[in-house]
Amino acid sequence: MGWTTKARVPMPGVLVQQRILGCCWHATSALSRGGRMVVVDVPELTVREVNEATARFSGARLIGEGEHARVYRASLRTGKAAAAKRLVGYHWSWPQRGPPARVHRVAADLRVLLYEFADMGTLHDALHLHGDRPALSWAQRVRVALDAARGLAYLHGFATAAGAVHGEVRSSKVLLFPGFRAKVADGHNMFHQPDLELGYAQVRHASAMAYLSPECFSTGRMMPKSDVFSFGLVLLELLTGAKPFDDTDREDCCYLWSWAAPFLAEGRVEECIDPKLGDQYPRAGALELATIAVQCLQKDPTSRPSMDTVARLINCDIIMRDQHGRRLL
Ligand SMILES: Nc1ncnc2c1ncn2[C@@H]1O[C@H](COP(=O)(O)OP(=O)(O)OP(=O)(O)O)[C@@H](O)[C@H]1O
Repeated sequence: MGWTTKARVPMPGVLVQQRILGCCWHATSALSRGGRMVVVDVPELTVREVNEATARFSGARLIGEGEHARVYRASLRTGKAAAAKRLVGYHWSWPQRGPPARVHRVAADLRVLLYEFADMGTLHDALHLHGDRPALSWAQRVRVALDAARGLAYLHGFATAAGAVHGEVRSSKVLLFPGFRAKVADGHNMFHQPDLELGYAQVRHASAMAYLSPECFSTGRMMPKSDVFSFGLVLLELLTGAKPFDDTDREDCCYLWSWAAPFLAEGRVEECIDPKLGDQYPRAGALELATIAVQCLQKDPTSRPSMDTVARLINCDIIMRDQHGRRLL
């Protein structure tokens, strides 16, 4: 069984699911209403082929696990790798209206999203799982920040047509590809319907809660500016190398924003920069990026810039130059 669906031609910065097997996903068609999206047919893939590509979702193919899904490496017949995200025990908490509500009405055992395979994993792992991989350089951090900002700006660009909001912006949703190109994946709340309470109820673990904006806590509502707040935390993560919420020392749970705010307010960026960068970063560029993060993290959503503005602010000459004045990207 496979649904004939369409996929957007991937634009740098956004990763969208190509197909759900076993349930019908309406995001693609709804998002295409904006008229700014190119829609293409993707090759039909049957459940049998997906089973074959993942060795029947064998443990050996498991590459990651989230709250709602297990992710497997799939080898397609074309020779390409894909990430097959199998939804497990997932209860769609969409309200019974609007396009996503249709998902409720389709019963199926196998619900799989196929994604382009992110060869270099997630930004979260690149920043926080050390192992023997080298720390991200300043240039790589800037590349990732710009791509992710552009991806979200692109998504928000549909706000007037279909009302797109990601709703789960965090470093584990930023996937990395060769050359440290980044794409923002997932986005369970692709439809922004201003009066609906979305997202907050879906986010249960503390590390994900740390990315939520104040208005999400107070109203449970998601809006594009809530994504901007979450993105501000991703920027802080890139700058400091620290997690938005770290309870390693449970006595003294640390919220990154509360810790970094006093330094950033006084322009003391060097006191909170990721020590793994050593002195291999431009102070002026880091300060500029920190200033953008602070703007994103404003308590009042109306004081935050739009994602489009954030992307343009990042792409400025100060940030695009290294400590020797050489162009980074
Ligand atoms: N397209 C992909 N390519 C390669 N690896 C992926 C891809 N998508 C997800 N993964 C891996 O699978 C893991 C789990 O992904 P998932 O999106 O389910 O989790 P999460 O963001 O950690 O959790 P949750 O959304 O449940 O809070 C990721 O941390 C990543 O390591």
